[in-house]
Amino acid sequence: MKAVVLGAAGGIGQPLSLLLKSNPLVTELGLYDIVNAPGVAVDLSHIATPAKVEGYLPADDGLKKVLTGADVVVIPAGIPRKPGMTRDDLFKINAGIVRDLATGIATTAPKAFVLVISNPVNSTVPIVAEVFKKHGVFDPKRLFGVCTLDVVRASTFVSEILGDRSLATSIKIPVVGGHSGVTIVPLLSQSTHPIPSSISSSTIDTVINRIQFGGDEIVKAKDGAGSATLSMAFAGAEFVGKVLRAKGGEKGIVAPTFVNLIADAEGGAKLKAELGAEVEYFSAPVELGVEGVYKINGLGTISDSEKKLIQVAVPELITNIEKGVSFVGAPKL
Ligand SMILES: NC(=O)c1ccc[n+]([C@@H]2O[C@H](COP(=O)([O-])OP(=O)(O)OC[C@H]3O[C@@H](n4cnc5c(N)ncnc54)[C@H](O)[C@@H]3O)[C@@H](O)[C@H]2O)c1
Ligand SMILES: O=C(O)C[C@H](O)C(=O)O
Repeated sequence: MKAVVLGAAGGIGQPLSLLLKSNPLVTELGLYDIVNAPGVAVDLSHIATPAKVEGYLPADDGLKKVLTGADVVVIPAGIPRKPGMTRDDLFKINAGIVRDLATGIATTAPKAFVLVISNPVNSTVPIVAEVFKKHGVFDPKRLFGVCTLDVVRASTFVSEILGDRSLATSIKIPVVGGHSGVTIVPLLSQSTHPIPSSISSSTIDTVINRIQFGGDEIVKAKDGAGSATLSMAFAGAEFVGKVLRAKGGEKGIVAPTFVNLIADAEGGAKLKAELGAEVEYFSAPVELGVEGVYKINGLGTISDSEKKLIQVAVPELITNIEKGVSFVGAPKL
C-alpha cells in the first residue's frame, strides 16, 4: 500500500515517516513538504525495509506526483503552537494549508483515506470534507481526524496513577469528543483496568485535566520550539497501522477517531441521540474496515461526571466544526 505524508520534513513528519518506513504493510512511501522532503526521502531510503521512498517539493507538480496512487494520505503539515496559544489560534494559517492540500487530494487521489493531524483538528477535518464536497468526491468513511495521542496519553498517565508503568502498553481508555482542551473527554469509567476506589476523586480529576491539556505540557516544556512531535509520530504511526491493517481485510480493529457521523448512518444517529445534540463530527470508538469507517460505536455506559464533561465539550465542538465548514463555504450535502 502507498502511504503519503504531507508535511513530511517537519517535527512530526520526519519521525512519522521513519515509523511508516518500518511498517511492513507500507510498500511505497511518498513524502511531500515545501522544504527538504527529497532529502528526508533519500535518508529513509537507505533503511533496509522493502518500502520504496520518494520525496517531492511543490515545484514540477510535486503534490500531484506524490499523491498519484496513494492509498492513505496523512497530513501533519502546518504550524505548531507556541506558549500562550490555543489550537484555534493556528486556524488562520493551517486552515489554508489544509484546504490547499485537500484540493490536491480531491483531484489526484479522491479514493485515498485521509488522516488529518494538522491542528485545530476539530476544524481542519471539516475543511477537508467541505473541499471534497466541492469536488463531488466526499466519502465520510474515508476521512479521519487523528486523536490517537489523547488515547496514548490516557494510557500513560493512568498507568502512572495506578502506580504501574508497565500497564501503559496494555491499558486502554476510550477518549471521545474532539482534539482540544475541554472537547477531549477521557472515559476513565471504561478503563480496561478498573480504577480502584482507593484512588481519590481529586487524583482522578487531575488526571482527566492532564489528558485534556497534555499538549500544553509539551508546548510549555519546548518553550517556543513547537509542540508534541515524537509522541505524536508514535501515536500517528499506531493509527495509520490500524487503518492499513483494516484496509487489508483484518476485522475487529477499533480506534477512537474524529469522523463525520454520517460515515455510519445508524451508529452516528445513535451516538447523536446519546449526546442529545446535532453534532456533525465527533471522535468516537470506530470499527475500521476495508472501506474505512465500518461502524461508529456509541459511548456505552458512562458516569455522571463524564456526562457533564460531554455537555461542556459539545457546544465548543460545534463552534469549531462550524468554523471549518464556513471557511470553505461549500453547500451542504
Ligand atoms: N492531532 C494531534 O494530536 C497533533 C499532535 C501534535 C501536533 N499536531 C499538529 O501538527 C501540525 C504539525 O506540527 P509539527 O510539530 O510537525 O510542525 P513543524 O513546523 O515541525 O512541521 C510542519 C511541516 O509542515 C510543512 N508545511 C507547511 N506548509 C506546508 C504545505 N503547504 N504543504 C506541505 N507541507 C507544508 C512545513 O514545511 C513543516 O516541515 C501542527 O499543526 C500541530 O499543531 C497535531
Ligand atoms: O498541543 C498541541 O498543540 C499539539 C497537539 O495537539 C497535542 O495534543 O499535543
